[in-house]
Amino acid sequence: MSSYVYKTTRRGVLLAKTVSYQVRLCSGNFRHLEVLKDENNVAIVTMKRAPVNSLNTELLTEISSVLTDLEETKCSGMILTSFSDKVFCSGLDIYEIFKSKPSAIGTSFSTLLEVFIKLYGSTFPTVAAITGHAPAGGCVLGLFCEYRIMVQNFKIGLNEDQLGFNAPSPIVKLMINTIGHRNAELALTSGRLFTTSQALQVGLVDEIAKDRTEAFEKADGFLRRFEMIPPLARNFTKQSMRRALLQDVTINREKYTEGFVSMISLHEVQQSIAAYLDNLKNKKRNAH
Ligand SMILES: CCCC/C=C/CC(=O)SCCNC(=O)CCNC(=O)[C@H](O)C(C)(C)COP(=O)(O)OP(=O)(O)OC[C@H]1O[C@@H](n2cnc3c(N)ncnc32)[C@H](O)[C@@H]1OP(=O)(O)O
Repeated sequence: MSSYVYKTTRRGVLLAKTVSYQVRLCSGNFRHLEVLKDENNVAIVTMKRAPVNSLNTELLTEISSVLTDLEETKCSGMILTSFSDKVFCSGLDIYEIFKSKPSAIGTSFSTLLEVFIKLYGSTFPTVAAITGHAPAGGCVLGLFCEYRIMVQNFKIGLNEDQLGFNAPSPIVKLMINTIGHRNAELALTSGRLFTTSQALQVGLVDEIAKDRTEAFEKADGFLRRFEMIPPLARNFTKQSMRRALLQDVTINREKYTEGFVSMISLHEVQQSIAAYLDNLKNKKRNAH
């Protein structure tokens, strides 16, 4: 097999050109994910929905089922990353929320909340190796993890306001918990996308890496911090810090989904999304 495989070792992370005998594939048959585990039961979950890892219901469902699998197999840590050296994740698949049936919008958003509950509430430590741009839902995926390492010269943030709608309240809370109320308000109201170094300054990411390999070394370093910490204690602390938000999302998932569907279905919002898509296409055309 010629695809790259990242093998974590006690000395760091090696980028190997071939599949190592010490790395095994996680059970499950995924179309948009590659899941590898090393000898220490650390999972590397790579999103590979070309071209930009937009989160459609299928990809979100796969992430959700991997998270269940990792809990059941008592995974000792997880690195979430992308196959791409340009885009970590481009957010929700816009075509699932643009001119779509309310039921399709609802399924997509509800599955995102399912991933919220499982990833944000995971018992094992989680780190995002953000190897490219991470707008909107892409940033959200990173925020669900405990730690974010981002490769330099990309953009990250919650730009929903640019598309004409607002980030739902649990996502706003997550952003406030991460960068503080003032910074979150300024960023959210303007739909701001931060460069990697601005994101570090404001605390949206925890470390910068010069490239993918360094991002993996740093991700491995983060996971190794917990080698000497009893997992039970670590998990109790994590759950106690995350309980309020987790309970809110778990109890009110349906309500948040209905709210999201109503907002996205508004004529004005659909018009804004159409204009945003036009803009995206024009940018692409002008770049060529
Ligand atoms: C906080 C609330 C949580 C829930 C709500 C979330 C809402 C969302 O997540 S809505 C999605 C918001 N996403 C964006 O605003 C990102 C839009 N995309 C980009 O800015 C760029 O595509 C990129 C920076 C991610 C990548 O740029 P690059 O130059 O490499 O590629 P492009 O030529 O722009 O795109 C390639 C291809 O992919 C299509 N595409 C891009 N993003 C999405 C997307 N989110 N959903 C579906 N499709 C997407 C893009 O249209 C291109 O398609 P074509 O090749 O057919 O033109």
